[in-house]
Amino acid sequence: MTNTDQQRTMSIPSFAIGIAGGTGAGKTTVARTVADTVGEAVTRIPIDNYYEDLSHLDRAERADVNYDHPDAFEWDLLREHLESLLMGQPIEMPQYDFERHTRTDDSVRVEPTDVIVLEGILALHDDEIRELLDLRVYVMTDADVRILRRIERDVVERGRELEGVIDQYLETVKPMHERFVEPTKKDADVIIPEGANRMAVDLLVEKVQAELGGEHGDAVDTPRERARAERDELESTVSPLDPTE
Ligand SMILES: Nc1ncnc2c1ncn2[C@@H]1O[C@H](COP(=O)(O)OP(=O)(O)O)[C@@H](O)[C@H]1O
Ligand SMILES: Nc1ccn([C@@H]2O[C@H](COP(=O)(O)O)[C@@H](O)[C@H]2O)c(=O)n1
Repeated sequence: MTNTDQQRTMSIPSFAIGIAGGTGAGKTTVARTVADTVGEAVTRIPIDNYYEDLSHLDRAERADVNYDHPDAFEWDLLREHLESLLMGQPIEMPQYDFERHTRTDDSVRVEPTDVIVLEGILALHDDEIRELLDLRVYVMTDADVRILRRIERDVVERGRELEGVIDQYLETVKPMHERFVEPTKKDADVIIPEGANRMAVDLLVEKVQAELGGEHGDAVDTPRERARAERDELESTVSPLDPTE
């Protein structure tokens, strides 16, 4: 199928899902399972690929960066890419190397699809990005489970020393989680406990399949449009609570 064909037949804007949660919560596993189960209509965008390019710093300086603060990410580029994909345009997605703490020289061309899954610790942090999402998910897993998972992953897959992983966790990962990641839970439509829990993933898959089953292109009453209309209506009728009450 050519890109033009794809743009003509896919639904525009695509259905966008954001999956946030702490490190090791199971975000990637949930997103991957949904994508693998549903198939090629789903594209996964890990926000780790949008860490700022720090190739101008040397390795020791890069290792010292706080990667859990929102300032570590290139939000403008992520917004621009997400908007492009949702509007049926392909992007050149940067690639990230966790061992070297920097972007690689390569990028990957990503074609637009009906469903886009944005996944990362701060997937629900940015106001503008949150507005682009049709479904906001927060994966909630206890901190002790998450740090154990992270130690295993960072040492085995990311070439890190145990002591460094523990120091980083205590100095930046944990405080930034409490300050920036955990508060986004309140913005989620759905909270998934423990990561890739079977029932929750099945429900997500069902939801995505329902979206795909709706009319494409110029449809006027897909489940997504109904959900959006209901949310807009609710937001316009609910007045903010009076803080003095
Ligand atoms: N429900 C679960 N039960 C057991 N292990 C899980 C579960 N969900 C995820 N994991 C495991 O936890 C680890 C971290 O998951 P991952 O999806 O990489 O987390 P994140 O993307 O949030 O950092 C992986 O080894 C994954 O297989
Ligand atoms: N060079 C880097 C960049 C990021 N990290 C850590 O990755 C975590 C986010 O990825 P998850 O898959 O765990 O959600 C984040 O907590 C950063 O601390 C890093 O260690 N090094």
